[in-house]
Amino acid sequence: MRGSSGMIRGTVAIAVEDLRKVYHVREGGSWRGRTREITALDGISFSVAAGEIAGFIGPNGAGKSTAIKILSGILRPTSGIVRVGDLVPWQDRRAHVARIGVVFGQRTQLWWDLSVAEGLGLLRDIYGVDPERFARNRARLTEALDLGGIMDQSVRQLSLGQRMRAEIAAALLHDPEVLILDEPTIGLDAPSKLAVRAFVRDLRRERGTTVLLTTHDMHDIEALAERVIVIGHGRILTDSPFQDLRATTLSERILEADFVTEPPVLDLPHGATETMRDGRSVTITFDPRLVPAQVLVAQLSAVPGLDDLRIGRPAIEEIITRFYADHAT
Ligand SMILES: Nc1ncnc2c1ncn2[C@@H]1O[C@H](COP(=O)(O)OP(=O)(O)OP(=O)(O)O)[C@@H](O)[C@H]1O
Repeated sequence: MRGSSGMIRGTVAIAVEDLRKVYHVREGGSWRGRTREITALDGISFSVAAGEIAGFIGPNGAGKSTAIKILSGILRPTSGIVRVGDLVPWQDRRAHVARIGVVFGQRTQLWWDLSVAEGLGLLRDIYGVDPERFARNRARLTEALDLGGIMDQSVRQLSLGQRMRAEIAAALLHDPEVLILDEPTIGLDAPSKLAVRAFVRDLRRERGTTVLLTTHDMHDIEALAERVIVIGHGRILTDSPFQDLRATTLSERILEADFVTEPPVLDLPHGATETMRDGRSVTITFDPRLVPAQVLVAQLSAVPGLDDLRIGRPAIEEIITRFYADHAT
């Protein structure tokens, strides 16, 4: 299957092999002081297939931004191989930027004092997008991202959610084959997050765009990524389908019990553990293969003062937090 960008689905869009980046920082910031090495990327390898949405996640300081900057052509690695399509980002910069779109949630690629329309016009000139394609894409993106009402507003005046929609349009004006999203939903309210996720899903479906997504919001990952690359301390911790990551705790259930007064000490059966106690609420984690839910419910119902019971699965945030903790060195 071929996306409109021409990249054939199933081929490799992003290939990274044994990528290393070592920063040299002066101790104490002085010019004379000794330098210290910080290994931000310690030999990472992964690939992303054309048309795939891959989540790229990891705790603070893991090396994600460093990798994204190298993939965007902004930063040169210490060693290793990177190809986006058939280009080496930092060597073939001009051709590379014409083929990728990058959205940094924390920075703008538009101009604060220009209107959105003026900013998009400038990017058309910078990318050399031909007028017909520009008009077509601008119209399509204006509709899909609901930009009609803000085209003439200066970027400075936009709300965060409005600005993010404008940023996404700016990154896609030139029909890039690969879209790199770095924290695209950071600081957005719930409806804006949903709108960004829906747009990215449609983009991939309709145009076959390859997406590499960095985020700390696990709902972004859950909504979008079919594959998750987890990085920690500059190394790949896991690279697996999202479902596999989830399956590691699939059998686990959470029971929350609220009491009308402070709950007594609970004598729980094997397979059930009290994981939190907060005032009148107790959280119990259990494996239903060892303790059927109804056994626990029956036991808790017999405890005086029980007010409410809820059973659910662990939230995706919890799964990832535990995964990070298990791999911390
Ligand atoms: N310009 C720089 N000079 C020196 N060290 C740097 C530089 N940029 C990043 N680092 C260091 O490299 C390591 C990886 O940082 P990086 O910003 O890539 O992580 P990250 O995964 O993006 O983190 P976060 O989730 O907090 O954004 C950190 O130890 C960081 O302090």
